[in-house]
Amino acid sequence: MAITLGPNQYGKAEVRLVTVRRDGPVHHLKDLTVSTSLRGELAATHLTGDNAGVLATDTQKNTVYAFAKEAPVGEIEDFGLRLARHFVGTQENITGARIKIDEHGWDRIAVGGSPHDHAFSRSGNERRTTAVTVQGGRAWVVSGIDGLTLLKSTGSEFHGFPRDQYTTLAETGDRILATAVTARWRYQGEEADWAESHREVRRVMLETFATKHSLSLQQTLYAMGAAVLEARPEVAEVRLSLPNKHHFLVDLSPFGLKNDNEVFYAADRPYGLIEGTILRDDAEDPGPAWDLH
Ligand SMILES: O=c1[nH]c(=O)c2[nH]c(=O)[nH]c2[nH]1
Repeated sequence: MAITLGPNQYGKAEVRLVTVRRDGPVHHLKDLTVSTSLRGELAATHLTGDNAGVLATDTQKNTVYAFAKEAPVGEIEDFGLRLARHFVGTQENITGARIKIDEHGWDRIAVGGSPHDHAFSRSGNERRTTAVTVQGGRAWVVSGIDGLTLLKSTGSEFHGFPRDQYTTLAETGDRILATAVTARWRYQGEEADWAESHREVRRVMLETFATKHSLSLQQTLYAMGAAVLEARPEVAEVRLSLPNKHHFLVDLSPFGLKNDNEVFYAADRPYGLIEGTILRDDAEDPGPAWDLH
């Protein structure tokens, strides 16, 4: 029996970085969680403990902070590309780098109806994300959204499913449909207007969720992804993970009351989990964009 080292990567996970841009009385915040991950000729450290080719994860963390000072962070995709190219370009044995960044939003506090210069409130649970991979002279960018919670109070049905001896679920022609979107979309090239693209992908997904009459969350998932691919030529592929946040009608009959689709119990678990990929048939090969995520 021979034992060998398989795929491996290492880096600093979840570096918390907050920057304040102070080019006047109006301050601009960026709140990021950055994870670095390097790949390459790393057999020596695993097999013998020789660390000559191991750029310390502490150094990787410091690089994130230094880069945030040396030039404006800008869009998370650009910041990720800069870091990934730096690690691959400066370390002889490092052949691949993946930088994952989550951006946490802050809204300006409204004071007397006007946005304040330097006071903010966290804008909920939604995060903008990116994972940038640089390898073999190329870069792949996968951006996304986490924690975008959506609900529609009608325009959703679920019926026609098989009934066996274990089925109790009632068919419904009018139910609440709610989910928390995890979306990832892969860009075709290495350049795009990242901010505009993110804004538009988000808008298209939200509008489709709102307006598409749903016969299943699966149908809604496909429609959301397909609408993104139709609207955004820079996007090659969309992956969606949609928990079905069930809202069950409460039985009010013990109290002599009729429930006309108005009173619900929002269950938190278990939940259905509907996941899928929506692709262009002419999209280029994803390379390492999706592997070892
Ligand atoms: O949209 C749905 N898809 C399902 O697969 C499913 N299964 C279930 O119990 N409820 C639902 N709803």
